Amino acid sequence: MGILIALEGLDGAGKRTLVEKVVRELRALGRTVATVDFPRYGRSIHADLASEALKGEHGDLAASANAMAVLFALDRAGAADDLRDLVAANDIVILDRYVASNAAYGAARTRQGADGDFAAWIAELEFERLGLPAPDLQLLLDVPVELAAQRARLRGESDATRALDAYERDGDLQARTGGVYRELADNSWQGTWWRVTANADPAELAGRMAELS
Ligand SMILES: Nc1ncnc2c1ncn2[C@@H]1O[C@H](COP(=O)(O)OP(=O)(O)OP(=O)(O)O)[C@@H](O)[C@H]1O
Ligand SMILES: Cc1cn([C@H]2C[C@H](O)[C@@H](COP(=O)(O)O)O2)c(=O)[nH]c1=O
Repeated sequence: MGILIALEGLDGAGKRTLVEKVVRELRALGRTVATVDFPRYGRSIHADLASEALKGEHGDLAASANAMAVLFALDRAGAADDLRDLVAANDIVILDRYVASNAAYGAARTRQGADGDFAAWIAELEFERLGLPAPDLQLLLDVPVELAAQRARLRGESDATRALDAYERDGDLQARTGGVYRELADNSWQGTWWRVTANADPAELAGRMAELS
């Protein structure tokens, strides 16, 4: 039985890049590793609807923080059995975004903190009602909001498929989301969190993860 690790952070923080490096290091240490990215674009109607809404489609869908959160939650619910199978078959399963993304962005959108109703509603919806497996560890890739925004912008300029969406264009939302993420980590929301900085050493991080498996 393996462990489930969720990597969290702002748009453009460098989560995907860090996951790739850490996975290489973990495999070099002899660990079996699987990864899943949320939202599951192209594989989940809920993820695709959420993405389209953030690009301006589907009327006023994106105006509702709760409606957007339900779409992201239903995307994950569709992967719950796969997640359990992956954890059974691997030493470590790393998720690029998980339930805390919904708590952080939704709380920030509704101008609440990590201890507010929105984050509590997400925990109840996703872990209790939809039965998603709880992560053994959540990592916050805690980079300055300006750096994350710059990386997201440069990526959008060089890759037309990654043009900035409504959340990425909203600098105030990104700043508030960063604040909620730090509160979630400080409050150990739904379990243990580690904070990882922008210049974290992937080999050192992989070594610490391997010790847990
Ligand atoms: N450590 C780094 N140094 C320099 N550039 C980086 C670093 N990490 C990521 N980047 C660059 O920043 C951009 C965003 O990185 P990445 O796609 O990994 O972020 P992300 O957190 O997964 O983003 P999102 O959540 O928006 O999908 C990419 O163009 C990537 O090449
Ligand atoms: C999984 C998930 C994502 N979000 C937010 C975070 C981003 O701003 C967008 C799209 O995600 P991506 O990683 O940039 O592709 O949606 C969210 O609010 N809730 C979630 O559960």
